[in-house]
Parts: sequence; C-alpha cells; structure tokens
Amino acid sequence: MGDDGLQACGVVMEARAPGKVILCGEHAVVHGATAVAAAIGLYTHARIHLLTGEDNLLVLDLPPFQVHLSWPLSQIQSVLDLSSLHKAYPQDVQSISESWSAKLKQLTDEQLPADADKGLQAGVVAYLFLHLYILGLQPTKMTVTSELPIGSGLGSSAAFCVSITGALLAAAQQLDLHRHLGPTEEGDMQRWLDVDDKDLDIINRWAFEGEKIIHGRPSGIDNTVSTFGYIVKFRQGQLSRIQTTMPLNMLLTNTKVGRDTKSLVAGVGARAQRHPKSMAAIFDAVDSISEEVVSILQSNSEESRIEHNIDGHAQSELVHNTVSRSVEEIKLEELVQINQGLLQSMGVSHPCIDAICCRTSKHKLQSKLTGAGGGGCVLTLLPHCLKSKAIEEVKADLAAEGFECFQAHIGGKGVQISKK
Ligand SMILES: Nc1ncnc2c1ncn2[C@@H]1O[C@H](COP(=O)(O)OP(=O)(O)O)[C@@H](O)[C@H]1O
Ligand SMILES: C[C@@](O)(CCOP(=O)(O)O)CC(=O)O
Ligand SMILES: [Mg+2]
Repeated sequence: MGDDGLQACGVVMEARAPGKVILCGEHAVVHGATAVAAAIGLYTHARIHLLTGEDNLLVLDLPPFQVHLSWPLSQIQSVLDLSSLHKAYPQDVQSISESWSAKLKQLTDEQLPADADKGLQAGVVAYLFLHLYILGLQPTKMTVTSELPIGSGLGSSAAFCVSITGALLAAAQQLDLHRHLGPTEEGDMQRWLDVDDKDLDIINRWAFEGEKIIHGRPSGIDNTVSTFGYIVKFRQGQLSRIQTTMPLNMLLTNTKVGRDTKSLVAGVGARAQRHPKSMAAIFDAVDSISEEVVSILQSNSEESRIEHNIDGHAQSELVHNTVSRSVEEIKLEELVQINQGLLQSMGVSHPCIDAICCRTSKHKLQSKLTGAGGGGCVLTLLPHCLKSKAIEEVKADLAAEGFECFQAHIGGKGVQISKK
C-alpha cells in the first residue's frame, strides 16, 4: 500500500518528454509556414502506477499545481458513453467529440478547486481523454512533474501530452523499447529506453490530439519535437531532422509574464482574418527566414565558416560588433532580429520581451521570443566565441531587471520510457 492508501499492483512506468525552443517560425507555422525547433534538456515526467481492482479510481497528481484529483470509475461510467471505446485501440488515433469534451469538462470542474489555475482545466481534460482512449477504464495513478516553466513558450503543454501518452502506451504494453548503449546523463541513475520509430509516430499523433484540447489550433510542431527530439524543420505536419555541426548556444530568459498559447494563437488568427493579404506576406517572410536558417544550419560548416580576406588569406572568424563570429552566426543573428520584428507585427510581443531584446542588443546580442509570446521566454543567441565572463555580465544585467536567465542543452533526444 502506498502513502496515499492506494494499492499499487507493482507495475510502474515512467515517460519523460522534453520541452522545446522555436528558433524561427512560431505562429506563422500555424498558417502553413516553415518553422525550425529544437528539443531542450528540460523534461516533463509522467509516472503511471497500475492500481489493483480494489481501488476503482483514476488518480491524477499534479504537484506543479498542488492538485490531487481522483475519479471513481463508476462516476466516469455514469457520465460518459464508453461504447466508442470498445472500437478504439491505440493505433486508431481519435479526436475528442463535442459531447465528450463537454462531459470531461464537467468531470474536471467537479474536482478542481474554485481558485485553480484557469489553464489547468484543459490539461486535465486532455489527460482524461488520452487515458480513457488509450488505456480504457483501468484503475491507475498518474503523477506528472515538470522541470519546465509552465505557460512560458517552452512547450510544456506538448511535453505534458507526449509524456502522459508515452506512459499510457507503455502501461498498455503497446511500445517497442530499445535499450540504448550510450552513457547515461551525468547524475541520472535512471535507465531510459528509446521508443521504436513506428511507435513514436503513434505517440505523436495522440499527443497532437491532446495539444488540440489545450491549444485549440496547434500546428503540431511542439508535440513533434517533444516526441522525436533533436532539431527539426516542420511545415504543414511534415518534419525533417536537421543535422548540424554548428554550435547552437543560447540564453533563455523568462519574463515571468503569464499568458496562454490558445488566446495568442487565436489573436493572430483574428488579425489574419482582418488583414489577409498583409498577414500572408508576413507569414511568407517567416517561411523564407526558416528556409534560410535551415540552409545555414546545414551548410558545410568547416568550409563556409572560413571567410577569405581580399588579399586571399583565410581568416576563420569575423570580428563583428567586437565579438568574433562565424559568417553563419552573423546571418543567424540577423534572421533572429528580422523574425522578432515580424512577431511584433503579428501582435505577439510584449513590453517585457522588447525590454529583453533591447538589453541584450546593448551587449551586441540578438534575441527573439520563443513559443507563443505575449510574455513567456525569450531566446538570445550566444556566439561560440563569447566568453563565459561576458555571458555572466548579460545574465547579471537581465537579473537586475528582474528577469530569470538559464541555459539548457539544445537538440537532445525526444520521449523516452523507464520501467520499474
Ligand atoms: N505539468 C503539467 N501539469 C498539468 N498541466 C500542464 C502541465 N504542463 C502543461 N500543462 C497544460 O498546458 C498549459 C500551458 O500550455 P501553453 O499555454 O501552451 O504554454 P506552454 O506550452 O508554452 O508552456 C497549462 O495551462 C496546462 O493546461
Ligand atoms: C505559437 C505556436 O507556434 C507555438 C506555441 O508554443 P508554446 O505553447 O508557447 O510553447 C503554436 C503552434 O505552433 O502550435
Ligand atoms: Mg504549449
């Protein structure tokens, strides 16, 4: 018996799914443009315990929200028509119907405290939907923790959907897992297993259905990069992995201004309806930026990183604005600056985001919002030659303004599973 008095039957599965940064193309990607995103080394963990039949409950623990919810299976059965579930099996990905959406909201609202975070309802509805469709009415306890700031543009909603989908499919014994032979991450004693590619596709498609419940109209880029990891180019549901030897270092700064992706995406959609031609031109410009970013990342780095002087002597780096940069870094910084300008035109910047861009530009560094904007996080490109002392100066400058800065590993693996 656990601390909470529940009878776990010994099967525990855990999935971890990374957050992301969008290097270029957020919002425009919802309207069909190309975007480039990378997984970051901050994870959401979903741990599922199968409970014995004595505990006829679905239990959901969300420590970041200090929320503990539990539904008797009999209550769920009395509210929902579960006949559609008999036909469903995990490979057959389904969308939530209007009637299920209304009933799951009702089940959620009965459990959530009156002062609960307003975005939380959608997350809980996504959990109930994914649980009932993937694992059915099996009694379980799911605990979801996260290293990601929630509602800050780092893809916590997608990491939430991907991790719970991974845990549910693992508990349903629907995943082929591979032991990877590489070293475990420093300090991480847990053994993480990679998921077979065909199963990653199923995780991704269910997680997209969860993102739809939370976001309204997601492009799918966040769940895709959280599932598959690495650096991806994404356009209209199609992804391609970007291999690059270019060092991609960035500083992430959290404005700590709360916002939700759903209303920002809806706001851009409304602006596009009011000004279809002008906004289409902006989305086209973003598409060109992303294509250019992809070709920079994929350029034959060693060769093109060498700039030749007029007298024919090669110099490996250019001195641009006092810090040495490769030609690619200069181009990337300009594209980041242009993309931020276009995001401002879409109406998704914020005075705090503008203040961070302004602060970092005083250090000759370029920044843009990442994710939905309206607050949340800003990324700042750090040229590979920038000394750690200079990085500390930028961080101190931003901290003095009340902003929180951090660095994260860029371009790591996607969802992984651990069995206990
Ligand atoms: N660990 C979590 N537990 C519960 N819900 C979560 C968690 N992480 C994300 N969510 C859901 O995702 C929403 C935030 O998503 P969103 O507005 O897209 O911001 P972002 O994805 O940039 O963090 C939350 O309101 C909640 O519904
Ligand atoms: C604005 C958007 O491009 C990214 C949203 O990312 P986030 O939820 O703010 O982490 C929306 C989407 O692509 O689904
Ligand atoms: Mg999100």
